Amino acid sequence: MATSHASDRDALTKRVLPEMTLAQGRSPAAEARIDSLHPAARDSAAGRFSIAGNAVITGGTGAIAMVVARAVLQHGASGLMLLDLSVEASRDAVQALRDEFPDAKIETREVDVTDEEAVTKAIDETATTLGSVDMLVCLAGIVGCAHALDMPISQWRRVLDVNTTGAFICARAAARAMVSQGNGGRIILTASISAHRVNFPQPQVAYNVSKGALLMLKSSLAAEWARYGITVNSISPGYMDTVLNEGEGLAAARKVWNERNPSGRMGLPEELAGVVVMMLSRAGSYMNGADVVVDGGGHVF
Ligand SMILES: NC(=O)c1ccc[n+]([C@@H]2O[C@H](COP(=O)([O-])OP(=O)(O)OC[C@H]3O[C@@H](n4cnc5c(N)ncnc54)[C@H](O)[C@@H]3O)[C@@H](O)[C@H]2O)c1
Ligand SMILES: OC[C@@H](O)C(O)[C@H](O)CO
Repeated sequence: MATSHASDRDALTKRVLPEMTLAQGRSPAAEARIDSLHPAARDSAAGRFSIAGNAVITGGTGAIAMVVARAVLQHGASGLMLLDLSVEASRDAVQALRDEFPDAKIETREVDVTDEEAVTKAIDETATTLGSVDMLVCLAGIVGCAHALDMPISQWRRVLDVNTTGAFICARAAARAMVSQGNGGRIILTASISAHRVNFPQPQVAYNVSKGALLMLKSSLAAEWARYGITVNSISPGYMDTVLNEGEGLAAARKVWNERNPSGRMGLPEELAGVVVMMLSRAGSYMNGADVVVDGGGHVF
């Protein structure tokens, strides 16, 4: 019976995913790559958190992204492709990164993550300009506060389009490159504490739904792409002290957030960067389909 179930399962898998077999469930090439890129990882503390290869970061000139970019370079990434709607205002900050990491290739492209054609072009250019696409960190996101009874449907659509569909478009484009390279890869989606509980006091139904959906996107892609040696995880930040939380109506809300948080304060982008580094490094090689909440304990009550 067990054999019959196994062959039924294989037949089903082949029908649904013709290019795969369950026997392939792991990617020896990807495992070999992890070890060859991190030869000292099993024996040294520093090697364990070293990062190898090139990373694409969406929302790449945003507040959290710039801190994450620096951390990824500090831990050894050889190249970065920063994608954002506009990169002009961040020209000096990007140049400062180039000055600090002269051996790294750091590129920027103006791309809307909802534009599949533009995203695919940017991923292709990453492969040609930097040499490979090894990691993707999806940080592009927008927020909007509106009561559900009043919110224009256009706002609902745009928030889900950028935060959820945009992340899928970018993850799929990067994964296609990773699969064709045959070396595996790492993908991180940025959900939020808003994916786990309803924000208070600001009404943000579209944002909450868009981030909640990312948790299932992360799990679904982790399940589908593990066989290619690609891991897909997410981070769920709590309230971070960035411009995203300076919008209309949010200044007053900060007081409430801090009063409800056991740590009594908002977080800093630096306090997220270490988790991203871990997920991209040798230390995170068996972490797949996971979500890490970084919110000072805000979710516990
Ligand atoms: N700041 C927080 O408290 C917090 C908490 C939880 C989750 N997050 C998430 O973290 C991510 C980064 O947030 P942040 O605080 O750095 O905000 P931020 O506004 O500084 O960065 C977001 C970046 O995304 C870019 N972006 C927006 N729409 C885009 C699009 N269509 N295409 C490409 N780029 C686009 C913006 O230009 C911006 O640079 C977001 O996804 C956000 O939802 C933030
Ligand atoms: O956890 C909260 C964040 O996702 C976000 O910064 C907030 O909801 C924006 O108001």
